[in-house]
Amino acid sequence: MKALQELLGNIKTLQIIGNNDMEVHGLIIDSRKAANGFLFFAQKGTQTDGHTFIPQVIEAGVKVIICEVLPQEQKADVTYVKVENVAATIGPLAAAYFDYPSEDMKVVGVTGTNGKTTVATLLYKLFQQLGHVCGLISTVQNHIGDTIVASTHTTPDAISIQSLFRQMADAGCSHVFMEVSSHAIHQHRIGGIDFDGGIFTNITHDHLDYHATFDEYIRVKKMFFDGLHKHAFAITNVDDKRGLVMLQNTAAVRKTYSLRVPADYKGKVLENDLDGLQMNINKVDVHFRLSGLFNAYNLLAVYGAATMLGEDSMDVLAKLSDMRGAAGRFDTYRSPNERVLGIIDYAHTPDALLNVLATIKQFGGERQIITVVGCGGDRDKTKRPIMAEVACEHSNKVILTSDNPRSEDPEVILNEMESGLSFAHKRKVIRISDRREAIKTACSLAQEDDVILVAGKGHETYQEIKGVKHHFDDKEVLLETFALLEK
Ligand SMILES: CC(=O)N[C@H]1[C@@H](OP(=O)(O)OP(=O)(O)OC[C@H]2O[C@@H](n3ccc(=O)[nH]c3=O)[C@H](O)[C@@H]2O)O[C@H](CO)[C@@H](O)[C@@H]1O[C@H](C)C(=O)N[C@@H](C)C(=O)N[C@H](CCC(=O)O)C(=O)O
Ligand SMILES: Nc1ncnc2c1ncn2[C@@H]1O[C@H](COP(=O)(O)OP(=O)(O)OP(=O)(O)O)[C@@H](O)[C@H]1O
Ligand SMILES: N[C@H](CCC[C@H](N)C(=O)O)C(=O)O
Ligand SMILES: [Mg+2]
Repeated sequence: MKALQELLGNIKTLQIIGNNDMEVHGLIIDSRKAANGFLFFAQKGTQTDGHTFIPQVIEAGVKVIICEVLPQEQKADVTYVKVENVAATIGPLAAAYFDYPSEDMKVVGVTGTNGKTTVATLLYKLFQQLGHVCGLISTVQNHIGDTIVASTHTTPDAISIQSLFRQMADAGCSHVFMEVSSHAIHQHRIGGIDFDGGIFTNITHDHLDYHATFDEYIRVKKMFFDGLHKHAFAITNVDDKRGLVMLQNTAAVRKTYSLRVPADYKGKVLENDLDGLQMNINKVDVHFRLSGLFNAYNLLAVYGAATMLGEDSMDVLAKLSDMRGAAGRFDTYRSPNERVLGIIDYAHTPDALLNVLATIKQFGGERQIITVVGCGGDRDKTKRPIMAEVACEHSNKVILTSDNPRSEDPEVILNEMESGLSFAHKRKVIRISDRREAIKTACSLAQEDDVILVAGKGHETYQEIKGVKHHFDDKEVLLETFALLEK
């Protein structure tokens, strides 16, 4: 409970109608969660306008409305606060409601197209092992110390973030590692957070359904760094073409990492195979259990952030050396008789798919690669033909299948994936929209020593079809089929 006056203290208001000397019992952005004494943010969204729910929430007992347009009809016992941008007020107001929890912890945000979950999760695990109690906000799950809280988004809405932060601070967390998605930056979900550091992984094709152009996607990502304070650090991957651009206007202390050019955190890959990476980082040789060049970048980002947070570099490398990555990221499984290698990976962008396939190819031998891949429904359609092209270019056989078709017809998604393929590539393709059948077929086709890559769903345990999430787990299906075929 908090006094409304206090909550409005750091908000720029245009007009207040009604009494601002009252207690607020809770904050909501969703009318369906309305309760007595609550404050409702009426925000315009991509599907609907929160303003239309104002009468409903008042009926349910809401006493404060934050809005951009004042309703014509106003109730005497309700306070209406008009602001210029509702979405931008949610974070700061929620931070005040929960007593500014991020100020009591070191908060580091990770942004970029790929690698956010991996970097944030490695940082969380590393700092827990170094003896700190930590929080994690990620696509796979959120953590309050050792307690797991189910995740709904890569970066939740601003009220959920501040509420999670409060629980983390109360549980004694000293550090929080969180993913910062481009949707979250654009929708002000990270407003009101006192960041101590920011990390940029990379930027490649994704989310053009939402951001419309690649330039706009870059601009939005950069806004995160533009917003950092001068007491924070900003670490960037200078091997990415946009790495330096990201930090162009930041007030934060700038640091760089690279595998190619001189940088604050300089890495060199000495060996890269299924057992892991042998690297030299700032002149120290270390072996890691994570494989793939992309993980060499993730490890450098983690190393940089950990040292910027004051940890001893040798302790950091020693602990990182033994660590596994996040669930569903390059998880390898051998069939019972070791005939075939299965890899479950969350690659759902052209670049991620390319990196994973390049990594598998690099492990060499005469291995045939069979890739099972789909593209999400109601998401960026332009990546569909590119992902199919990448899969065909770098695999011997490709099974195109469904990956959360959502409201779309799976066959239409497959048509779009197939649309740009050359005749030679089409000959490598089999279309099986049922993902279970697709994985089974890949397993039946696999010969001794072949590799099956099942891409796109990683840790996900559902297939979302027409608004319903049906249980589906790539790992479960892969292991079941392996067991059946090699009984
Ligand atoms: C496209 C997008 O980002 N949508 C997010 C956005 O919803 P929206 O703008 O469409 O909202 P809307 O449905 O138009 O509703 C407008 C307002 O009315 C409210 N409302 C709506 C209906 C109702 O009955 N009552 C009510 O009060 C809503 O709570 C909202 O405040 O704001 C909502 C509240 O924060 C989010 O839950 C929702 O995430 C949807 C479910 C989603 O799928 N988002 C994905 C694309 C996303 O955010 N992904 C990124 C990761 C991307 C990456 O891989 O990098 C993420 O951070 O998870
Ligand atoms: N640094 C990297 N560069 C390129 N690809 C990567 C990198 N790290 C991981 N990947 C690939 O991208 C996939 C997703 O990785 P991860 O979950 O860490 O990314 P993310 O940014 O959190 O994704 P999301 O946007 O869905 O939250 C991995 O399964 C792997 O295929
Ligand atoms: N965070 C990503 C997840 C994509 C995962 C893939 N399985 C899909 O459903 O498209 C997004 O919202 O685009
Ligand atoms: Mg993620």
